[in-house]
Amino acid sequence: MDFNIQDLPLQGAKLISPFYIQDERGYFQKNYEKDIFEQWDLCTDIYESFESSSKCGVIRGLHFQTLKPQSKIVRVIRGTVRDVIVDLRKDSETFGKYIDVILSDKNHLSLWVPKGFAHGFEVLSEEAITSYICIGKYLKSYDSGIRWNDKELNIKWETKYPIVSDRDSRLMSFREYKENYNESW
Ligand SMILES: Cc1cn([C@H]2C[C@H](O)[C@@H](COP(=O)(O)OP(=O)(O)O[C@H]3O[C@@H](C)C(=O)[C@@H](O)[C@H]3O)O2)c(=O)[nH]c1=O
Repeated sequence: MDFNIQDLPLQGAKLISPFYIQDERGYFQKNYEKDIFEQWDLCTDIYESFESSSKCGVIRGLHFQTLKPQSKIVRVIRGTVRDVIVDLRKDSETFGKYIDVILSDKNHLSLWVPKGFAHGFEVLSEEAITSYICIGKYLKSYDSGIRWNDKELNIKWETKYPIVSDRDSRLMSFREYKENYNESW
């Protein structure tokens, strides 16, 4: 079974093209195979999996966990999102840089979001269902993030007037992150 896994410009992040075939019945897609992920040095100690549905114009994020950070495999079951990850590793050459990737039910791609990254997305279709496989346990009191519209990060969102949760609109700035957090990822 063929997976295609490629490195992205931020070290550790990967774009995954899963095994996908269509026939007269519909499609078959395999998103995860332990051996293949391990061959790529992707830790496969999966702890939880969940999904969310979002309306057009929703922005979620940019989230990360301060203690015992999670790695995540993110994909879109329905619709289209622009997915964004930001490098929060202070010792990284690309600290503070971001990349964006279109994930959709047409391209079937998954994004490997390593520990040490903040993650978020904007919804470009009428609805989007986003699916996550998480390596590491969700710890509610350490669930944190950086504001989607942080001036310094300067992420180019397509959505002009996004729908954002109260929590997300009160997240810290990148500057506050730099001043207050010394995570070793
Ligand atoms: C993320 C998460 C949330 N929850 C709870 C907390 C809250 O009551 C409810 C909804 O949580 P949120 O509003 O944080 O959901 P949401 O804004 O969709 O959070 C997600 O955003 C994207 C960008 C990610 O990267 C995910 O890892 C996750 O942080 O679900 C869990 O129980 N387990 C989880 O793993």
